[in-house]
Amino acid sequence: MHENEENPRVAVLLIGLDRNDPQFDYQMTELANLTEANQMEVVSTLTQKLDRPVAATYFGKGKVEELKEAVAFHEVTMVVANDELSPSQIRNLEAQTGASILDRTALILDIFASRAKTRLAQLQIEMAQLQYQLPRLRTSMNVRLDQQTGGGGGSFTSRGSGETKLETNRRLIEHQISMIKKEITEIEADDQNRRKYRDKQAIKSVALVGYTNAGKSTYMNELVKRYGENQEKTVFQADMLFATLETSVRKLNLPDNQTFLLSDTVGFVSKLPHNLVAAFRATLAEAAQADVLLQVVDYSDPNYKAMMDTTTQTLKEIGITDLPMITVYNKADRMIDIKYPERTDDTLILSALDSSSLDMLVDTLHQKLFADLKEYTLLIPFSDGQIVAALNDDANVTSTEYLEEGTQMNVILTPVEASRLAQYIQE
Ligand SMILES: Nc1nc2c(ncn2[C@@H]2O[C@H](COP(=O)(O)OP(=O)(O)OP(=O)(O)O)[C@@H](O)[C@H]2O)c(=O)[nH]1
Ligand SMILES: [Mg+2]
Repeated sequence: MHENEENPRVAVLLIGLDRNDPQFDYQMTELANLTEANQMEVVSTLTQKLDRPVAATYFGKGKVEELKEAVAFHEVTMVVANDELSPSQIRNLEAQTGASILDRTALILDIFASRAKTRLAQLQIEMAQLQYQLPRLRTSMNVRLDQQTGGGGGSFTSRGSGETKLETNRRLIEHQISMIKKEITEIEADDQNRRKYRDKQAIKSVALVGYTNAGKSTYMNELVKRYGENQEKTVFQADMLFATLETSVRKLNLPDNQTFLLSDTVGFVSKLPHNLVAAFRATLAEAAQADVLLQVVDYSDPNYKAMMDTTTQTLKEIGITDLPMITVYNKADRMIDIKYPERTDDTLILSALDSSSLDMLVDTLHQKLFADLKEYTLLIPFSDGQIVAALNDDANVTSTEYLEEGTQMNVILTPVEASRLAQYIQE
């Protein structure tokens, strides 16, 4: 990306606390990448080894002094911290250094805000931003808010009027949050109806998950181009962090007429802000409902292991733990001495740019979703009549018998379906 004359990159200083976390270096690299993704340029980095942040100022006293000097020396107006800071830490650091302080959470929120394209994504991010601002009204964030809401500038005539303004701003934000929540609920209800309809059709679904920039959308597009119901319906893919913020679902028809849905969604990053995860929970629900997760990993990145941990961690946070997973070690074409495509069970080494890699991926998905069909005998208690109805609608039922304990059915199921119905299966 080229620098825009009218929109020069803001020079920033990075700060971080090294708490003896083995992932610290990786997190600082990640922070630098995030900063650059937000049109900023890192001019220097300051770190301190400490067990925990100093409550008032994040860094210790001497380090804050050093930071102040660095701010003056590099003539920067903004400092970016690797952690989420408390409102008072931001206030104190701003007062002592003269720079505005942006913490990791606010940085990620800014990037998301600039990338959001759909109404739902915009609302989700706006809500997360407002929730983040609420306790921070006395920091430099306040100035931005005043500009947004047309509130008066800072006057210190009386403490009383300041408190009132704070209270007004707070109520204004709370009101905005509740309006946004309402609109989000309406959009989501609509999405859920669509999902329910799909469930009824019992179409298998696969969700792409993984760290940002791993290649998820690239796989989505390659598969849509090959098998998409509508081959033009590709999604945005780009070499940038958080290219994708909305969930897209596409229906794919394989050559043997088997059909499944593939969903592509927002990528992960370590320490993804909690309120952002919460805001995206519904978007990510698509992944939670999948039969199989397809994790894409940028194998060519030296930090790929940490990125996989981040993915596992984030999935856990949104409540996705037990889904079958296929892992794709991607971008093998960028590596020397790595043979691809390669497969060991559910683990693949591939390149999204290589057509034999795509063949192997499709074979693996096909096996996982549709192979190993088996006939099972299910005994379903009368109290679970809806299961019987659903099986009659969607599944391949070979016989039905009404016993005293419930309905006994012989049904042909995939392993995935069988695991869902495990409680009814007779030995
Ligand atoms: N060399 C190489 N580049 C790849 C491969 N797969 C994807 N890329 C590139 O990696 C970049 C990121 O790809 P995307 O598909 O947008 O990544 P993503 O996982 O969807 O990223 P987010 O939406 O940000 O989470 C793009 O520039 C792709 O062209 C691959 O196998 N080899
Ligand atoms: Mg993407």
